[in-house]
Amino acid sequence: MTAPLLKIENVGKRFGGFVALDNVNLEIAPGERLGLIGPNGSGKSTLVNCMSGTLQNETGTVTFDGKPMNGLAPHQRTHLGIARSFQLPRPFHTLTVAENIRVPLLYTVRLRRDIAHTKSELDDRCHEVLDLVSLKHKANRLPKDLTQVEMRKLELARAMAAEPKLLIADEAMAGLSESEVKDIVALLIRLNERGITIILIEHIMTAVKSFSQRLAVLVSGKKIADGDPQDVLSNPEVERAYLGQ
Ligand SMILES: Nc1ncnc2c1ncn2[C@@H]1O[C@H](COP(=O)(O)OP(=O)(O)OP(=O)(O)O)[C@@H](O)[C@H]1O
Repeated sequence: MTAPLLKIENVGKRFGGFVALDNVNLEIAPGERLGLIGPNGSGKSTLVNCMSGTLQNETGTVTFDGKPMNGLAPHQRTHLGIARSFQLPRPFHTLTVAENIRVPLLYTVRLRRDIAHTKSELDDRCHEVLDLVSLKHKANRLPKDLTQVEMRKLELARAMAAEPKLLIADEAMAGLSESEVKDIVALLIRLNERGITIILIEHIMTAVKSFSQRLAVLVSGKKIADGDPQDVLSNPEVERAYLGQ
């Protein structure tokens, strides 16, 4: 069996006396598309924060690509291949769309001490990322000139500029129309086809269903189901806890 790209073992996290994550175990294989769902406040963001290093888990271990992540800061994990897009896009508002991608690209290149990248190679890579997310025509515009769906694409492009092995997409579709949701799902599937493993945290069930090859469900900080999406969604415990809310 292929070694997992990400392995979460017995991860626990409390905020004061409140247990946000209770002994969570989760594995994701290289190249997989995992949907992570659960009611509001069930611990999804806390779990991905423990993966990306925004939070440190108090118990258990996070292993990525065979390396222990405990104690590593977010930028160290980004360097090793974990990228994250945020629910609320955080572009540099005074930089153009292309420059917004060039910044994380430069950062990645510098971290990897990849001196082989010339300016024109960086420009090429920037255009490649813009092309991938269909934002080439907006390269020289400011973020304020983007529509909501284009802003989400820019957020994903900025995460992609770090050349990740694992992309964690945290509610990349909230507030979008049905056709825009389809557009973002198609984009995520294209990224996955390029070999990127993706974890999608999402409340929009049509998106979750069309994206996920596997579904994991968190309720009150505990994983209550993990497996084939259809099986998981018809699991009575999941229906009760999640869909019936
Ligand atoms: N920094 C914090 N301090 C205190 N409590 C927190 C903190 N972060 C999260 N929590 C609490 O931990 C629980 C899990 O929150 P989390 O954001 O992980 O849930 P979620 O499943 O991502 O929810 P949503 O779907 O609404 O984004 C919630 O009850 C939340 O209020």
